[in-house]
Amino acid sequence: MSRRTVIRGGLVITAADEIHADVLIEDGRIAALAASGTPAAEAFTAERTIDATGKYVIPGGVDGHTHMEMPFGGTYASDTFETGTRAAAWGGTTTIVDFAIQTVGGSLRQGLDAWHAKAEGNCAVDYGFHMIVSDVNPETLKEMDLLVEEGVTSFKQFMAYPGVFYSDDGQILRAMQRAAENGGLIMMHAENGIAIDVLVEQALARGETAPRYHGEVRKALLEAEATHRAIRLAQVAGAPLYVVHVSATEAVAELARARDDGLNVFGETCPQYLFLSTDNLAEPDFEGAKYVCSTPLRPKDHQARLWQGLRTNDLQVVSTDHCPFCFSGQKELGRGDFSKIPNGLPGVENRMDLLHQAVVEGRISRRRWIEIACATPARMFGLYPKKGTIAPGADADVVVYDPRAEQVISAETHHMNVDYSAYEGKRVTGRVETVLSRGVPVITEREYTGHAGHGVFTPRSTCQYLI
Ligand SMILES: NC(=O)NCCC(=O)O
Ligand SMILES: [Zn+2]
Ligand SMILES: [Zn+2]
Repeated sequence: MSRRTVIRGGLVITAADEIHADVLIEDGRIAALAASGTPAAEAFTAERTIDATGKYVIPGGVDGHTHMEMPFGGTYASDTFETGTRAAAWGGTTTIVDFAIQTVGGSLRQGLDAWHAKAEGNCAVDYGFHMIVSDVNPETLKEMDLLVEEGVTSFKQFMAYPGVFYSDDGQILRAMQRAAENGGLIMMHAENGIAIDVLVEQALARGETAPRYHGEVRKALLEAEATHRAIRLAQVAGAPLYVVHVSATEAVAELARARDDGLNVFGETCPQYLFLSTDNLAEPDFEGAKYVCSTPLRPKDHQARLWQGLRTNDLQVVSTDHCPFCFSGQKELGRGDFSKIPNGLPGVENRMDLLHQAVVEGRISRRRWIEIACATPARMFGLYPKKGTIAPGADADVVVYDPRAEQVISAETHHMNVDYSAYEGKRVTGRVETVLSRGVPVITEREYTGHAGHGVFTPRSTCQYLI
C-alpha cells in the first residue's frame, strides 16, 4: 500500500540549491518538490504531514568511513552495526559505508561474507561496504573484479601497520592497476608505517610511553611522503585515488598539487582533525588515549589548511572514521605503551552537527555543508542520486534539522556505545529533529522510532566523481 508523507514549510538545502519547498514522499522515495505556498505544493496530499517551518530539510548524511565491530589491537570497536547505525540515525546520517576486512591468508570473499553477517538484519539505516585489501595476490586481484560487480566498488589499502594491514609499493601498484581496469576506487591510508615503527621503537626505548608520543612519532612528513608516493603510484597505474583521514598541512599540499595537475586524486578529512589537536593527546592522567587515532591529531595550526582545503575543494569529503573504543578496558590496554592503545575515535553521531557548527561560524556555506557530508560522498562511492540529495526519484532519506537549537555534546546524552565523547562539553548550535530513512521515520521529534533490520545493504556503482 502506498504511504505518502509531506514535509511542509522548511528550507530545503542540497549541494546545488536552497529553496523554501514542500517535499512529497511516496513509497520511500522523493516524489515531488514544490515551492511552499504555491498551488502545486497545496495540491500535495499525504497520510502524514511533518511541519518543518523554521527548520532545514536536508538529505540524510552519507558517512563514507566507519568501522563497526572492527578488530584492532586485540579488541573490537565498541559499536556494533546495531548500536552504531542507531547512533548514526540520531546524528542525521542515513547511510554508512563500512570496511569489510580481508585477513592475511584469507580471501576477499571470506572477509566480505563475515561483514555481511555482522550487519544483515541489525542496521537502523542503510549501509554499504568498502573492502580492506590486506593480502594482494593473483586471487585477490581477480576477486576485486567480482566485488565491483556486486556493488563493493572501493578498496582500502594501508601504507601503515606493517604485519597487519600493510601493503608494500608493489602490492599497491598491482591493486591500483586492477582498479584502473575494473573501475574500483583505491582508498589509501597514507602513512609511512615502516618508518613510523622505527620511531615507535626508539621512543619506547627512551621511556616515552604516554599517549602524546603517538602523535610525535606519526610525523606529518611521513603522512605527506606516503601521500605523495600513493599519488605517483596511482598516476603510474592510471587509477583514481582517494586518500582517507587526511590530517596534515603537508599532505593537503600534495593533494592540491596533484589536483592542479588534473589527476583524479581526492581527499577526505574528519571532524577530529578539524576540531581537535595534539593538545587533546597531551591531556594528563592517560586521558590523551581517548584521542589516539591514525593518522594522528596534529598541532592546531594544521586545522586552517584543512578548512581551506574544504573550501577550495582540495578536500572533498568529511567522513568520521568512526572507530570507537571505550576508555575503560580498551584504550587502557595501552597504559605504559602508547603503541598498544587501540586506534580510533567515536564520531558517527556528531559529524552533521559539528559541520553545521562550521556553517554557524562562517567557515563553510550551508550548501557546502551538504556537499561535503552528503552529496559528494554519495557521488564518490557510487550512491548518487539515490543517496545524498533531495530530488524526485531519490530515496527519501531526509533530515529535518533545527538550525537554532542549542546542545552540548556529551557521553551522558549520546547514543554511541562508548564511555566518553571526544567532544565532551562542546556547545553547538543546530540539532537533528526528525530523520526519515526511505520514507520511514527512524527519529521522530527526538524519539528513536526506527528498528534494527530496517537498514539494508546498498550496492554501489563505481565512482561518479571523476574529473
Ligand atoms: N583511524 C583509526 O585510528 N582507526 C581506524 C582504522 C583506520 O582507519 O586506519
Ligand atoms: Zn586508516
Ligand atoms: Zn578508518
